[in-house]
Amino acid sequence: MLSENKALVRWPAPAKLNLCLHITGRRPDGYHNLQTLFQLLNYCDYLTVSSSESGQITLQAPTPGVADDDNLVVRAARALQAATGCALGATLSIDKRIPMGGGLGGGSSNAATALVALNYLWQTGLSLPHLAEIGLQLGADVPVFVMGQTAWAEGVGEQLTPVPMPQNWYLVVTPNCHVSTAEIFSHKGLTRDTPNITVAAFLEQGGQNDCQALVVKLHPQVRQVIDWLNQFGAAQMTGTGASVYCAFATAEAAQSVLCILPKQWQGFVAQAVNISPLHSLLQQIDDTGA
Ligand SMILES: C[C@](O)(CO)[C@H](O)COP(=O)(O)OP(=O)(O)OC[C@H]1O[C@@H](n2ccc(N)nc2=O)[C@H](O)[C@@H]1O
Ligand SMILES: Nc1ncnc2c1ncn2[C@@H]1O[C@H](COP(=O)(O)OP(=O)(O)OP(=O)(O)O)[C@@H](O)[C@H]1O
Repeated sequence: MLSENKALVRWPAPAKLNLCLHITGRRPDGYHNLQTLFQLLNYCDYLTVSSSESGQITLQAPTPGVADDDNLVVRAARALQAATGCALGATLSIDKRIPMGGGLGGGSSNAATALVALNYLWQTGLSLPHLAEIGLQLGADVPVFVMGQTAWAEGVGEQLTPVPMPQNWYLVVTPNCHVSTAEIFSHKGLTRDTPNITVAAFLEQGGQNDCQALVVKLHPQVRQVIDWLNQFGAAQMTGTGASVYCAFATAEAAQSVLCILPKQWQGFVAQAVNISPLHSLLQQIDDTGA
């Protein structure tokens, strides 16, 4: 099926939540060492990708606010060409559903899906760890999406240990404000000295988001979302914000809160998954021998 209709395949690029985000130090290159639990969700952007003989990388429609040459899927495709010497080109399109700049990893996930899909379509044969290494040059969040499992992460997010987590339902709410990841990480008010913990300690006690206290000071809207969601459970920010999430035991419970979400915010309900929808698709392709 896939071999006949490769151009029609919708390659999923899932969102992630950081179930904790501990900043444990600053490296000489300015990046921060962290400990985080990357929880993958079944809420996705979708890419269509087709291979071409031209060698050109073309985006069918621009992502709002992003120049095509800066688009992470274009950069991912060029990085794969450079790493493999592949002379083939590609035409890509992105069906965007994940709020941008929300700490949900949409851009990084798009890049990871482009790497995985093109590695398949171009038959460049790189392993997932090799693709993750290429992805790390594009962003600290790309490797987890390439590897495709909910995981405990250390380093800048590239040292991954898969950890199966309960398949909770999450309501994710994004206020109408933009938080710059670079601005938060370079701010003097950021807590950067949280002691390292073990995965076992996290699983027992949970953890906090070290960026949250700073972000709510700089962006009162994020505080408003947290206060509102706290009525229904323990709300926490993901990444450097601005999105905030709250766990629910059932889809119905999460959905009923989404129904009364104040109109100035956007939200979606998603289920936690331990295997990325992208990798479930790859498995399906392997199983059918397409
Ligand atoms: C905060 C997280 O979302 C947690 O999942 C990620 O670590 C951010 O990952 P990302 O968006 O892929 O970040 P990148 O595009 O690599 O970096 C954006 C900017 O954030 C800062 N940055 C990012 C990650 C990190 N571990 N330390 C940093 O100091 C750097 O100044 C960098 O210029
Ligand atoms: N395909 C893409 N999709 C979304 N953003 C992109 C894309 N390509 C480049 N970008 C740029 O990357 C920035 C970060 O996008 P993204 O949606 O990944 O943010 P984020 O969810 O806050 O990331 P993180 O969780 O890694 O902090 C955007 O503001 C945009 O300028």
